[in-house]
Amino acid sequence: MTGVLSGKDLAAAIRAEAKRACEGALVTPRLAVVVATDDESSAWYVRSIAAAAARTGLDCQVVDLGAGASPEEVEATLAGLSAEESVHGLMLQTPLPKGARLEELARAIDPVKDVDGANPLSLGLLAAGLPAFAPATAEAVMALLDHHGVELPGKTVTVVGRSNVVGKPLAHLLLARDATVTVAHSRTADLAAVTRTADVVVAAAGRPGLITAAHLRPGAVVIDVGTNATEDGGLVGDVADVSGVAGAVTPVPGGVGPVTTALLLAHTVEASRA
Ligand SMILES: Nc1nc(=O)c2c([nH]1)NC[C@@H]1CN(c3ccc(C(=O)N[C@@H](CCC(=O)O)C(=O)O)cc3)C=[N+]21
Repeated sequence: MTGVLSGKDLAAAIRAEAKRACEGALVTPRLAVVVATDDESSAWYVRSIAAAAARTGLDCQVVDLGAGASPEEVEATLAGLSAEESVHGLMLQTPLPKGARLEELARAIDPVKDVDGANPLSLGLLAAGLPAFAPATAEAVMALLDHHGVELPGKTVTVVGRSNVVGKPLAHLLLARDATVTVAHSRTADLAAVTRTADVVVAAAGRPGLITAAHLRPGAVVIDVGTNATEDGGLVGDVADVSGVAGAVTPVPGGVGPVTTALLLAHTVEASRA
């Protein structure tokens, strides 16, 4: 029997707590989202952040520079918003214009406002076990594991994917919780051999159907971070059908995604109180 690790109730609980905090706040928390792409899934995410912010009681300011924006323009916009007293949280959407790198541009995000953990300083602080915002997606994985009672100390966890926004920060968060962590990636020689040793597999490679039943030890917990758009406008994860072999798996949609959005708001509330 393979269980389903839904993120919906958890996301609702996180938003409810953020809402209570907003109601008691002297200043309304404000999140600024900078967009420099015409990517459809990014646009969907921005709309869903704005809608969730409105329902929760935060201000959301979307600054759309268009897909043609230069890296210099994006950087100057981030620097300006970082200096803006009314802005508590600041994130830069990906994908970015050609030639631009998130880790480079996000250096212009003040670390105290870096609610999606994109500034490399935030990643360094996180790695050192010092207070910093983790990328909302990486933290959503931890929150889902905790919410569903998955034990981590001494467990083997394989993270598939080594991005600066998911794989790397997540490896540090898991290490801080005493898991034994392996990070696999596109150049890993025998992926199935590495994932089969794991009690928990986190799929964060951005490749639909990459993880199959053959990649899993029976009973393994599987967290699917993939949000891959299909041609017919649907959404699929990085995990194929693993029912019958996995102990439990997060659904897509309805798993990591809604928790990610909720945590971004929670981080902004936290930043507004600092
Ligand atoms: N700097 C940055 N950080 C990000 O975290 C980031 C980004 N840029 N650019 C775009 C992608 C995309 N992304 C999603 C988040 C939630 C859902 C989500 O909640 N999806 C719903 C369903 C959506 C549907 O049904 O179409 C779900 O999984 O239940 C999807 C996609 C974050 N991203």
